[in-house]
Amino acid sequence: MNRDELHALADPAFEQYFLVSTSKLNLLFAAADIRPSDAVLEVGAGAGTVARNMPPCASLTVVELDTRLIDALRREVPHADVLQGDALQIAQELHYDVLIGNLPNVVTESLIDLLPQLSFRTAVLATGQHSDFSRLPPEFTVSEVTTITGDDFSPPQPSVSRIVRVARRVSSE
Ligand SMILES: C[S@@+](CC[C@H](N)C(=O)[O-])C[C@H]1O[C@@H](n2cnc3c(N)ncnc32)[C@H](O)[C@@H]1O
Repeated sequence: MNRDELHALADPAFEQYFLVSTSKLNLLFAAADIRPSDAVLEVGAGAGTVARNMPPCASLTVVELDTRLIDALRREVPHADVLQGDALQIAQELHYDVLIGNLPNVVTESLIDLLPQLSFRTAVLATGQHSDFSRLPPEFTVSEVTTITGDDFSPPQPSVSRIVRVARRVSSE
């Protein structure tokens, strides 16, 4: 789908801004450090602009709440397992190595609270400007990757988001 088609598909009520910037996608994927043996879960997959560019991995599962986008996701990312439902519920039910998410800010805040209970090595999340990751326990390292805004998305996102990497510290035992 091109920028115009993505724009036409987006529903502002769901905060649907689809990430299309190649340079920002590359930064996101570099931070995610996806290995060929990894199971990857993307939550809030939208129209599949992130998932269809995902580096090689053992399995890819994408979750999207909006039923209107499910056919587009199946078309755009035919090798992925496409699930319709709430990311906060499904992220607790699956096992994966890498978690990627660009959800509405209010949902991301709930996801951050859930992170200690989830099974992942690395998570890369788009968040609001003021998300506070200091509430995570010390087993996690948190680093800022880049910011995304405006024409990084179709339609252009009016606000600025941060892409943040959260990794579980590797035990020295
Ligand atoms: C900002 S868009 C990002 C789409 C895509 N990840 C990208 O970056 O292009 C956020 C997406 O999250 C979806 N969404 C909102 N709440 C959700 C939830 N609770 N569970 C799963 N998806 C949700 C929206 O429908 C929307 O498609």
